Amino acid sequence: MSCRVGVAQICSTSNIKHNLDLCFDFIGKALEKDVRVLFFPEATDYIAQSSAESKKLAKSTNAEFIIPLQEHLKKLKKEIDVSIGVHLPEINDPNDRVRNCLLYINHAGTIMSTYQKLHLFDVPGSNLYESKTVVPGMKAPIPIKTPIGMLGPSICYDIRFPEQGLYLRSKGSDIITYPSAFTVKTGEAHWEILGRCRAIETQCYVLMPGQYGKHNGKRESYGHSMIIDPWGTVIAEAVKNEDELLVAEIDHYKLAEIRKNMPLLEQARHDIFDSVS
Ligand SMILES: O=C(O)CNC(=O)[C@H](CS)NC(=O)CCC(=O)C(=O)O
Repeated sequence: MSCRVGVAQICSTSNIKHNLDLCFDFIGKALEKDVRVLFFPEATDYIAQSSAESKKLAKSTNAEFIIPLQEHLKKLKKEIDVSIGVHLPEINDPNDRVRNCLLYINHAGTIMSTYQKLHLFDVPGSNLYESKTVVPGMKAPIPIKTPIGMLGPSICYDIRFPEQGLYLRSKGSDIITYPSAFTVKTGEAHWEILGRCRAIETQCYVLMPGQYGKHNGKRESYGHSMIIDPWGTVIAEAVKNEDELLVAEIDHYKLAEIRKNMPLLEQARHDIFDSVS
């Protein structure tokens, strides 16, 4: 059984059809490399110019992006699953906000899990204020069983909250994914360090598919997609600002050895700190 993962670095625009075609290309490329699960960034369906445009586009993602992607996987009849960031409309919201979600779609085109982003990226005093457009999730993430191991879902800004990673590890995750659209400024300062910290403290593989480049006249993302092993080593990395597919093996033997040689979960002082949170 293949335990190979792919991490897609892309640059989504507000053209949903174009973004979908890009996903189909990446799925084809990943199949050539024997990838079992392919990970796409946050907001793969679209990156909008404005809050108003995002609210409008979210109404059509189901029909124009998600269902066609499910159909594509079903028709392919190949052993490849997809983890992908999308927007979904929030039904009956007076402010017409959207949900920022991560879907896990299996090779038969079935949505096996939907995680809704918990921490919203609100930069005080700036035009990056996610909660103007997005409704925060209200449920703890649930790791799911996949052909490559137990997968814990998170999205982008969630990477800054170590408790989410530790929670996912405590619930059995082997792999945590942080699909992202990081800003260039914060990415340069923090992206790699945050990813390596989450990998080291959770002793999980950390998969970081990132949006890169200019999405429109106003938005640009950092890229630098990465795959990090549970020792904290970056084992694959996008070095250029372009479309790229990273590939790596999930080594369950390595995972078990690292956890056996440094049993952090057993040594943690739950007796002291669980009462704090
Ligand atoms: O807007 C969309 O459609 C997709 N969502 C995003 O790009 C989100 C909200 S603006 N970006 C982040 O969370 C960046 C976090 C970040 O850069 C950091 O933590 O430093």
